[in-house]
Amino acid sequence: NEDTYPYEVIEEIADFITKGSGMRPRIGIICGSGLGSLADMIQDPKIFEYEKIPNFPVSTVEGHAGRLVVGTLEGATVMAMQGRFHFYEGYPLAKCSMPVRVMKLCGVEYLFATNAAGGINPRFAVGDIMLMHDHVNMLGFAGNSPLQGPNDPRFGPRFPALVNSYNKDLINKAIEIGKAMGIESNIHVGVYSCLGGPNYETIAELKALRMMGVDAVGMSTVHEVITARHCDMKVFAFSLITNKCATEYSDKKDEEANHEEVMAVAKNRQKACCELVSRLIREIHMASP
Ligand SMILES: Nc1nc2ncn(CCNC(CO)CO)c2c(=O)[nH]1
Repeated sequence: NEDTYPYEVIEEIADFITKGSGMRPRIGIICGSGLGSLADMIQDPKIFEYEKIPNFPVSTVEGHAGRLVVGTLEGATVMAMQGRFHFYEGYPLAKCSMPVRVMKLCGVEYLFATNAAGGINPRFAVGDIMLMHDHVNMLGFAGNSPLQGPNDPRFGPRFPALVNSYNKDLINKAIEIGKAMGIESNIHVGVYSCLGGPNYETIAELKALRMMGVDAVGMSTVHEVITARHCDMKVFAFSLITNKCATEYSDKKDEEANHEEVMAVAKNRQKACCELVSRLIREIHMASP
């Protein structure tokens, strides 16, 4: 059915992008809510609106543009998704993460996944950046995986291992960059968990997530990372903390998450996020041009 993406369809889309851009991107970027400016940094961009890419899904969320941008950033050839697909839009996880496979067949070796997330760890402040070093795949606990169904070995193994999914070297480089930027007190390393959404969490759910050692919660990224690791990409991912999640019952309204606040925080922290990403891309490119 139209929600599955066999290898040949992915290959066709990748060929469409490669021919249309004339470039072989090495780094893929997925822009989180309000972080579309990461793609605006790309020089000499070739832009592909999702609607114009054959067999590509379309994004329906405010704050997620809906286009692929291919070009150069700090000397490296990159491919960014301005707008991603979410489970809560009614898309199966394989559909949400199929762009990662398109990136792979376009030549991408590194996936930079970014998202806006709620901070559960009480040490996190709004506007902080949490570098992901692991995740809890809540959707997987209920049997949802982007890899469900027949496995095509041309992408990866039937039963992929996911330990060390988040590249330690890139995390350490990002921490050093944070120090050089003078924002080390706003940079954390932690565990992210993805819920289905579109509703935000209840207090009981936030308490449960905290008990599991989850530091930040969102509605994306995990399935994209699983898909990236399945096809052996190196993964770097971070959450911009756009609100502090309540983990105690109280009638304080200000702890309720809302999308406008998510977008507002992302807007005023996009500069730091862009700086972090471009410096890390420069390091990767300089290390092996
Ligand atoms: N408590 C909480 N705070 C958050 N801030 C951003 N997101 C990520 C979800 N973003 C959605 C709606 O804002 C758009 O994809 C979340 C979340 O899922 N939970």
